[in-house]
Amino acid sequence: MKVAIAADHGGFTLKESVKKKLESMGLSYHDFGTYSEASVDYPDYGIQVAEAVARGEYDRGILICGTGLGMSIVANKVPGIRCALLHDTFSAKATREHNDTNVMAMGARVIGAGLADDIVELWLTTEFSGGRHATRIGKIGDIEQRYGREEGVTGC
Ligand SMILES: O=C(CO)[C@H](O)[C@H](O)[C@H](O)COP(=O)(O)O
Repeated sequence: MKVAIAADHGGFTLKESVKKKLESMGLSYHDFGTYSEASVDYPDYGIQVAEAVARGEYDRGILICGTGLGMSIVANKVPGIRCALLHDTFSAKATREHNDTNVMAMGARVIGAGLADDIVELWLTTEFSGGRHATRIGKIGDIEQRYGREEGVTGC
């Protein structure tokens, strides 16, 4: 599994910690930045990961900012992306089983590194359940089409 990861300045330190978790799981990743705690704008980083996942260059994306809110809003603007804002393990498992989310966001000002590691591991290892949930995801795709998916990212 190939993972794309990015953060703004608020998520930089937690991103570095999550990268160690990915390494411990034997997963390869690409870090789209930011690479320090200097102030940046989260849309500039969230969009890179969301578009790379939508193009199929990465299987999953992980986004971190202060709250996770801004990053999740950005990612969910990209056609083909289903991004979950996650701060608990129950939701991390459920959103893979029910929503087949391909991007997750977390807030470094909300949770600590230990919980973030548990969330990341569960989210990356839980399979989509399919069945009735696939029908519902199809309906999300229908909504995207209605709002001009054809103008979205090439290849998704
Ligand atoms: O997008 C956010 C909130 O929805 C993130 O938490 C950002 O990290 C935050 O807005 C950055 O705030 P700062 O005051 O510029 O550090």
